[in-house]
Amino acid sequence: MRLNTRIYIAGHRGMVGSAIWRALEAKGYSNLIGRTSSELDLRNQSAVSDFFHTEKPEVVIDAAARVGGILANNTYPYQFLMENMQIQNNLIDSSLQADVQKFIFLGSSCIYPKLASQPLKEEYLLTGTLEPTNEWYAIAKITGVKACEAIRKQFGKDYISLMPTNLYGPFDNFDLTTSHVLPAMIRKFHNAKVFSEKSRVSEPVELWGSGSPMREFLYVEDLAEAVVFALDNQFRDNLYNVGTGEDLTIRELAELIQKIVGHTGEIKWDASKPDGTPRKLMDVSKMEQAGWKAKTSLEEGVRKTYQWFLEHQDSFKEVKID
Ligand SMILES: NC(=O)c1ccc[n+]([C@@H]2O[C@H](COP(=O)([O-])OP(=O)(O)OC[C@H]3O[C@@H](n4cnc5c(N)ncnc54)[C@H](OP(=O)(O)O)[C@@H]3O)[C@@H](O)[C@H]2O)c1
Ligand SMILES: C[C@@H]1O[C@H](OP(=O)(O)OP(=O)(O)OC[C@H]2O[C@@H](n3cnc4c(=O)[nH]c(N)nc43)[C@H](O)[C@@H]2O)[C@@H](O)[C@H](O)[C@@H]1O
Repeated sequence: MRLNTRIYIAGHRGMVGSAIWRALEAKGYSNLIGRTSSELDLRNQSAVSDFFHTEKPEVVIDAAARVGGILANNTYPYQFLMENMQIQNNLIDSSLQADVQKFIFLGSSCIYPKLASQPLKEEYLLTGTLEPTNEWYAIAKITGVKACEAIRKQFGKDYISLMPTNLYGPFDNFDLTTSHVLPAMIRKFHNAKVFSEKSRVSEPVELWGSGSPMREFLYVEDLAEAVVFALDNQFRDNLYNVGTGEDLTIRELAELIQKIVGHTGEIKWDASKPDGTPRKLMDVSKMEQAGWKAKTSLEEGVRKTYQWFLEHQDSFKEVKID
């Protein structure tokens, strides 16, 4: 890919989009385009179409979405279904109309059936029913994968879908009601540690569910490298999993983060909150055969993310869904 290719990163201020922006800048890409949601609401079809006519991107990376953890997904099914379909439909169709040659769509491991064999292979898509806490989001993402596949099949363009596992890292959402588990744990253990040190009374941490589900976590800067790799290479197929190929229980994750943060109190489990899918370990062999592999260990990634949290915690805002 030429270093002056006009690359539009939708969602360039989010955790994933900002990591992709930094990775592309570091490689010398000099013609990056970004718009915030207040500058360009991607749910607005005519505004998106006008933007494509004016800016004429040659490549589009779709990292814009309505994103949240298990509780947000379960509480706001309509927004997770409808906003994601609106955003991706406008981006994908405008790209096709504007003759964008390469499009990278980002989905999520929750597109696979809840009880599929593990590890999850790309061909398991649409072979069973989805996990109910996030089926709305998953259905939107599946339509995005299929739209890119249809364009590839019908028009022969290089439109591909990458399915990342659960991600974490700098610029994650640390809001305790809408976030994913890893940033929530960092914030909860840190706050309890600070409170215990001040009050000299051991403060417990309350986590959700049973702690028994298993999850796989990928450091977002590794995902950004995978996206750059996908830009620089032409893939044979339309759908590729992106992960580490390793998982652990939520309880083990809690113990790891508790150790890194330095909290020594009790962990309580709130059984009134959902567990979600029991396991969603990615089979990452297809991406590895293409030539890409994750580099950052979970412990190293959590240490870096905790350091980032310490440096930025004063600027966190509440992330509301309305
Ligand atoms: N986080 C994960 O664990 C995870 C796992 C697998 C896949 N992914 C995928 O990665 C992508 C990015 O996720 P993320 O974690 O980076 O989410 P994020 O931090 O919440 O960022 C989402 C971005 O989308 C933009 N956006 C949302 N609604 C918009 C709208 N109506 N118009 C314009 N822009 C809009 C936001 O723009 P503003 O900031 O300008 O409002 C924001 O930059 C998503 O496709 C997601 O499915 C994430
Ligand atoms: C990557 C995303 O993953 C999401 O699923 P999913 O891994 O269950 O989402 P998470 O919110 O990361 O939760 C993962 C697991 O951690 C448990 N958990 C424990 N304590 C907490 C906590 O304080 N906060 C949170 N958030 N969880 C917690 C939660 O019950 C669940 O079993 C999907 O809903 C999305 O659609 C998307 O696919």
